[in-house]
Amino acid sequence: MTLEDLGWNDRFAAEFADCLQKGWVPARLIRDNKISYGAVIEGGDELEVSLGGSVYHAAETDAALPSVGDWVALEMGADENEYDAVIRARLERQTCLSRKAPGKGTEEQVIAANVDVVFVVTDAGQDFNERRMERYFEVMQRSGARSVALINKADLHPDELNQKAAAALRALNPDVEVVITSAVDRSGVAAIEHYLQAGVTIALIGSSGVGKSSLINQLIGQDWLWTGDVNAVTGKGTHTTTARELLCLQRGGMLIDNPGIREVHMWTDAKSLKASFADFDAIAAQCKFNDCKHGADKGCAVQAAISDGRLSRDRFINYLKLDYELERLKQRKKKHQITIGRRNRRELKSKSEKYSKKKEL
Ligand SMILES: Nc1nc2c(ncn2[C@@H]2O[C@H](COP(=O)(O)OP(=O)(O)OP(=O)(O)O)[C@@H](O)[C@H]2O)c(=O)[nH]1
Ligand SMILES: [Zn+2]
Repeated sequence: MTLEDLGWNDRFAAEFADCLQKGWVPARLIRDNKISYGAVIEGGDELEVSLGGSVYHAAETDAALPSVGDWVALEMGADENEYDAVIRARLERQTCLSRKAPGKGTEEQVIAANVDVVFVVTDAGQDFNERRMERYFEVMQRSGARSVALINKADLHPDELNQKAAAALRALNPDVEVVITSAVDRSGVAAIEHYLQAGVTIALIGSSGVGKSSLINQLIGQDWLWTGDVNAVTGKGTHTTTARELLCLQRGGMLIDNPGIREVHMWTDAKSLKASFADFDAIAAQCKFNDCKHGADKGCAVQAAISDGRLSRDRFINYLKLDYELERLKQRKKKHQITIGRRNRRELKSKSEKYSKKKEL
């Protein structure tokens, strides 16, 4: 595996010139263990590396600390006791998928660095919501990555409806490419693979249940290509507790799939869920009591609006479901953590199997 296979390019190389003089080695971060990082170097070996003090202290915000997807400069053998190498510098991010932390306007939370193409998955049916897609587009375009929208589950809807949804998204944002896909008949996989060339890093975001996992499973198949098994050689890093977040795919290209990416929809959805009831909030603000339950309460503006037809009863019922929907989003988060944990155990198992095979030889 060459550096180019991992996403290295001329711009990174130019920036790395000084580091090269110091004898440092370029590496891409593939997992964040909190106290250490997993990094891949030329050839595909994985190392467990620690963060150099000067990089840590130079970081003015959390967002400036190395993240999964970042390119870093490693000083090899600097830490004899525990890790193979120490991160001495982080190269400038060419793209950065991030969210603003809730509440604080300026604090940035980095989800993944150096993603080349971000796919947002939706469908022409239940999930389709232009306001929600606007929020996704905002996140994607802020990242600097190429933005592609996938209208998935095409097999479930008439072609007309799929085309109509595609046209609506193109009208919403002409910079976003739109592709109609299906994870079931695999037309979706071909569309994604078109973008997934060697050295290209992708990520999939989108609401719960739109088919992200199905598309990813089609891409990675049963098991993905392990970039290296240094653990079998050095025995180091076997206490790794988090899953690999950057996967190198057998067919070339890489996929970043981590809890942050799995959560993008939760804040996007929560925001758009709330926003879609802005008119309701305006009416409820007229209620006589602040804690009005909008039932039999006296002076309820909502009930008044329902009875004179300004507000539909369906919409009212949907509003009452809002809290439930937001709670459901939270539950999803738990489910994803379990999924990541399961993938991690599978990875460890595969590694130990490889290790024992080597021992036998
Ligand atoms: N008919 C049809 N069903 C699909 C397609 N893609 C996914 N599904 C189904 O939709 C359901 C949800 O798919 P997932 O891949 O789990 O969706 P997800 O986006 O990963 O959902 P979360 O894990 O909750 O974020 C599953 O039952 C899939 O089998 C598709 O293209 N066509
Ligand atoms: Zn009320």
